[in-house]
Amino acid sequence: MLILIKNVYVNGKRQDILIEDNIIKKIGEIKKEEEMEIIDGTKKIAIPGLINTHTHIPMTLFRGVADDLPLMEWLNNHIWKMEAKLNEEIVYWGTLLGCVEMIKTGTTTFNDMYFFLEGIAKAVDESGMRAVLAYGMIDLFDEEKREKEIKNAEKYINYIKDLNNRRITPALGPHAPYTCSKELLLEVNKLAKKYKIPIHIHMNETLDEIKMIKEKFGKEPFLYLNEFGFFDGVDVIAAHCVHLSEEEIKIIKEKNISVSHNPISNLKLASGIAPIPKLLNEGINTTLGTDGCGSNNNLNLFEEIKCSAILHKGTTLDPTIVKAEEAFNFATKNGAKALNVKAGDIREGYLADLVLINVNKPQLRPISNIKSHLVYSFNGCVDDVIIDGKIVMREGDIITLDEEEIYEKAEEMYAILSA
Ligand SMILES: O=c1[nH]cnc2c1ncn2[C@@H]1O[C@H](CO)[C@@H](O)[C@H]1O
Ligand SMILES: [Zn+2]
Repeated sequence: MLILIKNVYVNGKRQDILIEDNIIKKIGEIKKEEEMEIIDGTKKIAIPGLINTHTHIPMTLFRGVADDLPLMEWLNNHIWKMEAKLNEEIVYWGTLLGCVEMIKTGTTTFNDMYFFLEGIAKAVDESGMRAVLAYGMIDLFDEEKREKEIKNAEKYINYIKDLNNRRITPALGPHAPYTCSKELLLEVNKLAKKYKIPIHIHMNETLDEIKMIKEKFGKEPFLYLNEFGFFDGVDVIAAHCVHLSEEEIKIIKEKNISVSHNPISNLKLASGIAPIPKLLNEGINTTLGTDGCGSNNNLNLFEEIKCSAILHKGTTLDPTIVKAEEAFNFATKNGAKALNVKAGDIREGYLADLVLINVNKPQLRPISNIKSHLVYSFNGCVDDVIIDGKIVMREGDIITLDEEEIYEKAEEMYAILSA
């Protein structure tokens, strides 16, 4: 299968892009050939598909149900109660709804932590998206639960591996240090090494949880986990990292941990603002996540790009902090590095995960500075999406999914959850 995107604005100039199978084969001037599917790029710009490094995709169904609450109240009194009603079918439709939203806003890969992974994987497979899926482990310091969670996690790793789908890979998802015991976290480290897969965990989201950990274990979360070797020999994506001591930042740097910055979720839950300028100073790999729709309330990564670019200017009173290109890299190159996928850039030999945007939109005119427009002005409404070399959306129409059916089913599933 060959796709030729003709005369598109990419990497600063008008060129053609040839896709063979799931790889960007060539960029430059390329002659049309009969067997090629041609996409006219004349009115379009091509960008790498965006990478969302922290979400809980089926939570699309919780959009708007528990707004304006702090994290612990939000989780304990609302979200966890509704989550008790979940099943594979609900999760499947919730995931499809999330896939529609992500595709339409230019995200091609996401890093997820949730439950009922059969339902999530089935939806991701059908959507054509790329995803790293982790089962969210929570033992609440109970031995019996711990054993169950470890079994579940390993079962799901094997389940995902056995799907043999190059777009869907497993990860380990211990929820957080305040919900997972040391014994569970040590087992997670072992499993990550055994299967050579990353660990995806919530870290230092709120002051409350840090206080809890300090009272219980006498140390800040990163120090506590580091002491028993949790970060050793494994790839870790730490979501949030809102409140960090200097010593904790040192550990993040030393252990090569990737940070998933979720500015909108952190603002909405009033958790705080992550010290991104400090992390960048240390050369820490900073990526972007939306978190789930219960706390965001959408999956539009363009909003996170803009928010991350302006937020830290406001807190530091320095307009040179997080420049447009840097914020865009959070959602592309840096995300790819965190998830170890050869994507996030439009380069020969890279995965063909790319997005086309028609420039006939008011927010993109005049075409004076496209890089700036994409960060500070664009609303995320993209036109064509190619993932793993397959056309998933063409001129705004998702080819892989039945949108109408998904909207109807989302209402049905929400009725079950809210009954
Ligand atoms: O921002 C958050 N902080 C902590 N937990 C969260 C957040 N967003 C979602 N979940 C919860 O994480 C579990 C998935 O493993 C789910 O229970 C989900 O509701
Ligand atoms: Zn989360």
